[in-house]
Amino acid sequence: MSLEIKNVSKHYGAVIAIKEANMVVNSGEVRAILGGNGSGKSTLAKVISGLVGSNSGEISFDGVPLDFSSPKDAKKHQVIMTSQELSLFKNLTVEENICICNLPTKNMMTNRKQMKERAKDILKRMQLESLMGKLVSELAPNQQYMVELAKAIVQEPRILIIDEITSALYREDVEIVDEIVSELKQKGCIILFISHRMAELYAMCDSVTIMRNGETVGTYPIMDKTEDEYLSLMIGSKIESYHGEGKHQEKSKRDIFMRANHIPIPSYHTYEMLEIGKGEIIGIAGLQGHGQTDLLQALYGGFGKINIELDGKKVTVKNAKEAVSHGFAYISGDRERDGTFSERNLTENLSAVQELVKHKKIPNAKKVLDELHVKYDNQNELITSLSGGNQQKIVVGRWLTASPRIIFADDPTKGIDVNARTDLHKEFAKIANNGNAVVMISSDDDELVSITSMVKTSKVIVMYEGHISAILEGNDINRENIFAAAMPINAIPEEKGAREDDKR
Ligand SMILES: Nc1ncnc2c1ncn2[C@@H]1O[C@H](COP(=O)(O)OP(=O)(O)OP(=O)(O)O)[C@@H](O)[C@H]1O
Repeated sequence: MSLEIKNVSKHYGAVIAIKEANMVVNSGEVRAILGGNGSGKSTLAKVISGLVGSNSGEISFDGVPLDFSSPKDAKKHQVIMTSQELSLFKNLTVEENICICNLPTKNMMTNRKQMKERAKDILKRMQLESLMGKLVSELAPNQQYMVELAKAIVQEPRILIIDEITSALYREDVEIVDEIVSELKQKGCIILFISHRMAELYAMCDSVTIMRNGETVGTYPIMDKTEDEYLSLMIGSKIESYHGEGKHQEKSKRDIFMRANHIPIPSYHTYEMLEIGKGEIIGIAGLQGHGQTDLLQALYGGFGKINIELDGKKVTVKNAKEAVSHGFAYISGDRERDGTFSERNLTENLSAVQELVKHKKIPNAKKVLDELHVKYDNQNELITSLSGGNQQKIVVGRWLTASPRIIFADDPTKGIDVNARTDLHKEFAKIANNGNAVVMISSDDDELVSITSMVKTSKVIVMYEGHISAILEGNDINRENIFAAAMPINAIPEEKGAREDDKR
């Protein structure tokens, strides 16, 4: 059995999203699709799963042409896609959502007992039984993505497309995805896996197809090339990725920029203290939902007034508006809910902070978009017409234009390709090196190791159960130490998954 894609093209008006894409994927094969932001990966996934029609080309499965006129049609053939665009009904329970595509019935009514059993079975396989009975609206974003995946698995896919959901997941969720992918692979399922995280691709995939500007430029056994070789193929010219391990400056004395002694972490009813130095980058690590997001939000006035010391002066930050007036920036970890204005165009999205604070537009939005390497057609298009990674660049970019003094960023490079991610790290380092500071959560420990090595003063704090369990500096900043502090020996977290009130 194999999936064959022959010369498939798709354009949106003048924008060529995919151009004569070709690939063959065999039964039981996990194929990575790797490419820069806007290179056509999601569009290809949508064409295969019947969400959008192609303009030309052929797709066949096991020699039979697949010509879906709708996702329903694709589902009949067990071609299922899970993506960042959630298809869940927030007011229904987890089990209702999981089974909604194929509700078991008895006497023309939903057989709730059977539905619950079916959902429980898959949730157990995914170590998520604690979600039974909850409404999707009660779940943290990472948990919603796991439910989206459960909904796909329960349909017993023959072709499963996983489009970047792992960027919204935490390390332990990704381990579960890895196990599920292995199980499906054993059963002969074809899996197309889209992610910007190279470590995941090497761990889970057999082969990789590289996309560049809508074209499929090559397919390789995944272990055949290094990360830098793949990066060069994606970009079309030789390039080297940056890794920070062993490159950190020794611990040094820092001038205190901001100090907060009583930071509330509501999810755990705890309090923490933090000192931020001038020119410092602070990485925040830890397993999911251990208070990282609370810490950032609290410093930004998200939980009511907070007393801090800023530049030696006592200051009370009462709310986000005041935080902005002190030069603080907050990049939310939930782009869809708190990041983009979906009904607004690129310029408006980019100007949002400047407009709210200084009541003016960005003078040269085109220049900013180009500096951020946003792939777009025109500035007046809706932000939702951009690929996910390009939307994220705008969400981050709007704060960069506001000359922030301290950036509080919650997983800011989520969905951004490897190359653009390094550019953004350099931008953050430049802001810190100008005497400002960056405090940044990342679900990717490698990212924290890299970015903290780019400035003279940095540290990684690791959170566990609402407390800072370790502060790493200098060359103590490495993956092993972060991992050890995130999961102290003999300590077992109360519940897997984010706390209800730690809305990540
Ligand atoms: N609905 C749409 N309307 C107009 N243009 C679109 C639409 N969807 C995608 N595009 C364009 O098609 C191109 C490919 O987008 P696609 O989402 O497939 O990229 P991607 O490789 O998945 O990117 P990312 O890594 O950022 O998710 C982009 O230039 C994008 O702006």
